[in-house]
Amino acid sequence: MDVVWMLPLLLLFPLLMWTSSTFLFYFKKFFYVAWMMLLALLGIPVCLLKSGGRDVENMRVIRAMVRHVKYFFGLRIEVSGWEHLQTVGPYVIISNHQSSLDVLGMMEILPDRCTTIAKKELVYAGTVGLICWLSGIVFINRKKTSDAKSVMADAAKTMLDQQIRLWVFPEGTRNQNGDLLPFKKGAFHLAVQAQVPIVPVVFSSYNSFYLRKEKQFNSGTIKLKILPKIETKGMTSEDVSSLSDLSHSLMRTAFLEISDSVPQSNGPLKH
Ligand SMILES: CCCCCCCCCCCCCC(=O)SCCNC(=O)CCNC(=O)[C@H](O)C(C)(C)COP(=O)(O)OP(=O)(O)OC[C@H]1O[C@@H](n2cnc3c(N)ncnc32)[C@H](O)[C@@H]1OP(=O)(O)O
Ligand SMILES: CCCCCCCC/C=C\CCCCCCCC(=O)OC[C@@H](O)COP(=O)(O)O
Repeated sequence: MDVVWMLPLLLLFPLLMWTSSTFLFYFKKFFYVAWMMLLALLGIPVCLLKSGGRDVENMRVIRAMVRHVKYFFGLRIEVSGWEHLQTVGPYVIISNHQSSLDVLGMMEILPDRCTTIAKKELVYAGTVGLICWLSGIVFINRKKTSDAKSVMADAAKTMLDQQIRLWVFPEGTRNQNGDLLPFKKGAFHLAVQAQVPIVPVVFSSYNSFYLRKEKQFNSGTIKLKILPKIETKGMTSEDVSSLSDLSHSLMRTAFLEISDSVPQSNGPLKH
């Protein structure tokens, strides 16, 4: 072929490659949401038949339905510290929060009778919102601290009355900056009010396979480290700040230890 014809093709090639990985990023994200919506649609009647309404036991349905989703995206989930979840009765799980993909790791280790605290907007997310409501997910209004606090106080009572475990994301929002955000206090007030232990769970950085800004979504490994429980018996609201600081420091150390050192999406690590 004439060299003159080859040149535009050669120039076009990197553009095509770039477009295809960006295209793949959006395609996978779209597929993830659509598949979860479909799973929820199928799960809703199962939940209704099983328990007739809103019940934490419906979390088993979500857990069973979501387990295979990681295979679509070539994601491996390696769990360590299983023994730390073998605690009888209620406890609060706290974990870092990078993306909606966290649901995959969460369903890998979710203990029985464990539901979660979520932003109230999620209840409007179509079939996903409805199945979340059916599974006893506690919705909070992050824009109204007083409302959020009273919902969390009710949750502390419900935890004890109904022997429920609660999973909270103390960063309060998704974060992929290569480090943990400072923790909000709600999870620690919750554990202290209910006088139940805290089990910290750390997801390794997704930056080696998933970069939101750069539109990269490849296959990869998520390491999930379950840390030893932290007792709160005898603690009062005075102890909440030090409890939060201790949890943050333990989780940050674990996060840096299990995460590959890779280029960060939003600048360098903040120390
Ligand atoms: C098949 C289908 C599949 C479906 C998938 C299903 C899975 C779904 C998974 C879904 C995953 C979805 C995941 C998600 O959606 S993540 C987003 C939603 N989750 C959270 O935000 C949880 C973490 N946030 C908190 O805990 C916050 O603290 C809250 C929201 C409670 C308030 O935040 P806010 O920013 O408004 O206030 P502040 O934290 O600055 O606190 C202000 C002051 O109040 C004090 N205070 C705080 N709390 C309490 C309390 N309880 N009792 C007494 N006092 C309390 C606190 O010490 C502070 O005082 P001081 O210390 O400065 O004096
Ligand atoms: C009426 C249709 C609306 C469509 C909305 C689509 C909702 C997503 C649906 C399926 C995705 C799979 C389930 C994911 C559930 C996890 C949700 C999540 O991770 O919420 C983010 C929240 O933690 C923090 O929010 P911000 O980072 O503060 O923002």
